[in-house]
Amino acid sequence: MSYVTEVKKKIKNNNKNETEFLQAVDEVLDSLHPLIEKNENYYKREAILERLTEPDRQIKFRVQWLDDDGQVQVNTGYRVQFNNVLGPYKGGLRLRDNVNIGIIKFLGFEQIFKNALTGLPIGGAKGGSDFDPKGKSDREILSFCKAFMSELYKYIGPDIDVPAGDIGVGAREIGYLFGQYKRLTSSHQSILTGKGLTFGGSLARTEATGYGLLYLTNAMLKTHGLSLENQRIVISGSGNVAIYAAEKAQQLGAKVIAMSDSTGYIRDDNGLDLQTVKNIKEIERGRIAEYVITHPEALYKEGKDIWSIPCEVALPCATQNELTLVDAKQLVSNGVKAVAEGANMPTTLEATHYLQKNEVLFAPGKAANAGGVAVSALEMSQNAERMSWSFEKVDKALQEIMEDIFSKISESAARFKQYDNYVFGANVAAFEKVIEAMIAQGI
Ligand SMILES: NC(=O)C1=CN([C@@H]2O[C@H](COP(=O)(O)OP(=O)(O)OC[C@H]3O[C@@H](n4cnc5c(N)ncnc54)[C@H](O)[C@@H]3O)[C@@H](O)[C@H]2O)C=CC1
Ligand SMILES: O=C(O)CCC(=O)C(=O)O
Repeated sequence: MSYVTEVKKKIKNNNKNETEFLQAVDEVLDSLHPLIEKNENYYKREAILERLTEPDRQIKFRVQWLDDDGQVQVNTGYRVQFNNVLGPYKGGLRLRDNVNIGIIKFLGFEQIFKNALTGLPIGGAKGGSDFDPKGKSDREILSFCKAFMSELYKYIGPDIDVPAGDIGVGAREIGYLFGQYKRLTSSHQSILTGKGLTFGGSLARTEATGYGLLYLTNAMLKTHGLSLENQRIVISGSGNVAIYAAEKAQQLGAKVIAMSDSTGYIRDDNGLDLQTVKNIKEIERGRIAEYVITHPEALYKEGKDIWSIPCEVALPCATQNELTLVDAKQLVSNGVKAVAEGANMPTTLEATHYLQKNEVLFAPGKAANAGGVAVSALEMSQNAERMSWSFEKVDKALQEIMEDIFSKISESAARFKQYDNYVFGANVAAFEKVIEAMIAQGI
């Protein structure tokens, strides 16, 4: 039995029912096979794969808060500090009813590789809770955030672990979490990123993941003699990543023809009005269906078949496993040229393989959506030097980082003659960096 197969078996056995974590590990280990094979005895003796797939620690805690009716509510909180060989643990917090340890572990595992690709000194972590912010009042969100931070603050610090946002955690929640940390510790430290601009946040962090996705997609298209100009783009989701991906896509001359939320999608082949989407999602916190009230020329459809809409570029920006093999087949038969992941692991393994086999350019999330965490690291730098950089300076750095990530992943793929296999390229480039640091630091 090969070392990779042996480790996969062990991980499956030790992490039963953690479906998403096992999927993320399979994707990485399967793709690293050609590299590991070359020096199998060495990797095995150093137990490299076991050390990479077992988190440094998993923290699980009770979150007790009061709802508007005076009822005590209890949720489970998590922080998985996966690997800090490159720098302090770094990664977002997710608030959603389906959050469990398997989801947080998959996100933390992906984060190690993503953060390595940014070239910045940050390790991998992720956290969150099964608390669902949907339908909660502002006071209930505050109550939950205070309770969550009252436990989490023991485990974080500017040089230890610096959380940020993810699904369900935006500027409002980061503000409430930060306020509680400050109340508990009396110290104004860089323990979270994505902060408000008045208390240490970075310009362009809000836009960073979406803009970064488009910078990388653009670089990938250019390498293949293609451009975003006049291309039809379909984007799933209408949250932070999706909205700013749409904004940059429009700035680069593309036409965003569809966006969605968890209930359905809107479509307008002449191009969507992004300001209306922003008003609905960022201000009113409403449903995407409301778009057609002011835009009757657009269509609203309930359900998840957004990928049946013909387009040249598909950007899944909502959640994990939202683009399945059926969707991939539809996209290919409609002539899609590129798929770039704004979300974490939105494409199933089968769908990824199908797209790659059919010569669709495919950029994996750990490379394509790294812009958010990269600008978070720049926020940490600004906090450390007690400075605020201009929007232009941060945006320029973001663009350079994303173009550099694309060069790294294509060069790594080419080195193993796996030309244009950006999944392989991303895994190898990140793996080599993390392993070198891990070995250098001993056991
Ligand atoms: N916010 C960030 O900086 C980063 C986020 N990501 C990833 O991007 C994805 C989206 O995150 P955010 O935009 O921050 O979250 P968000 O909470 O701002 O937005 C999530 C959006 O997805 C929609 N959604 C959820 N389930 C859906 C489904 N099954 N079908 C269609 N739409 C659905 C929601 O309605 C919402 O519009 C997640 O996978 C997250 O892990 C990745 C890198 C950085
Ligand atoms: O900005 C950060 O630290 C985390 C972003 C994140 O959670 C992600 O890249 O998935």
